[in-house]
Amino acid sequence: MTASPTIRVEGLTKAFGTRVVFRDLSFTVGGDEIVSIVGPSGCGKTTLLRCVVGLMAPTDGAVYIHDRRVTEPPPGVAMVFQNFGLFPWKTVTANIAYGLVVQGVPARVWRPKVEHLIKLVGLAGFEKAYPYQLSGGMQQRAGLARALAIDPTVLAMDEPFASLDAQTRDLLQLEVLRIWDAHPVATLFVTHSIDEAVLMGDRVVILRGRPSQIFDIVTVGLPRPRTREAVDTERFRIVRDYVWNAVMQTDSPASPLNDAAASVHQGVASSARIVGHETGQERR
Ligand SMILES: Nc1ncnc2c1ncn2[C@@H]1O[C@H](COP(=O)(O)OP(=O)(O)OP(=O)(O)O)[C@@H](O)[C@H]1O
Repeated sequence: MTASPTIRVEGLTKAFGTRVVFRDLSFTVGGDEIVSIVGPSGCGKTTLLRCVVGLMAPTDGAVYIHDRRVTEPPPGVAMVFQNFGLFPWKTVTANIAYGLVVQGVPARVWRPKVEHLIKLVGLAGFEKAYPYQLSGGMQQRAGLARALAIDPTVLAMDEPFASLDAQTRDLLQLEVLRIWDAHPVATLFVTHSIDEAVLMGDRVVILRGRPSQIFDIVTVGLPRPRTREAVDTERFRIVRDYVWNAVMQTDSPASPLNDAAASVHQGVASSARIVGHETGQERR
């Protein structure tokens, strides 16, 4: 029997006043899946994420996490933001421990856990530093460790690498993949970068139009654990080019992209067969 998906988004619509940002979005995220969300600037990616984690109420439709309708942030949901979201007056240790402390977890329990996470994200030696004493990449490592501290079953990442330089971004993508591959959790990953969406994701949800709707959901079909080598594969290029064209074009769904879509969707089946993994089937 297939377990039900951790996140179910059903017919989600959000309007601000008379302006409908997105309409009738439906998709799922499995417990061992990263689903990337891409779309043009202003299409509602952040708004969608906020609705999913219960920080904002949708206008219509519903989100279910572990089969419970989301009306407020549920336990076990952690967010990682573009601007790191750290408390400037707290040390690295105190920032990472924050979620556990507010849950009433005693120091003897949280301390070894936080020490472990600090090592895991590569911040050993910076336990007592304040955010202003850290580089952007180090602040995001702390933000990530803080999210992981609560043992989340859902991770919502909103442009987590957007304010980092290219090199740090590359490095952190791989670090997050390494950590995630060791402990997969249902992850929604919003990004402007199509390469990043494909590198990180098991599937990519493409938003398009005004109001935005789901244009397509592409199965990436690259094996896990995912490494930098993934970007040098033919499959990566096919999916990346398809997603790029889908985001950049403003055609209706009945467009020349349909040929490319056939190749992407067909490619999943054949690449899964060739390399003998079942990503396409299992992770849906
Ligand atoms: N609280 C709000 N009140 C009114 N309008 C809002 C609010 N939040 C977002 N919007 C509007 O909703 C639309 C979508 O915004 P959102 O930030 O979700 O898009 P996005 O796809 O994440 O954008 P970007 O890629 O530029 O980060 C924008 O037009 C934005 O101005």
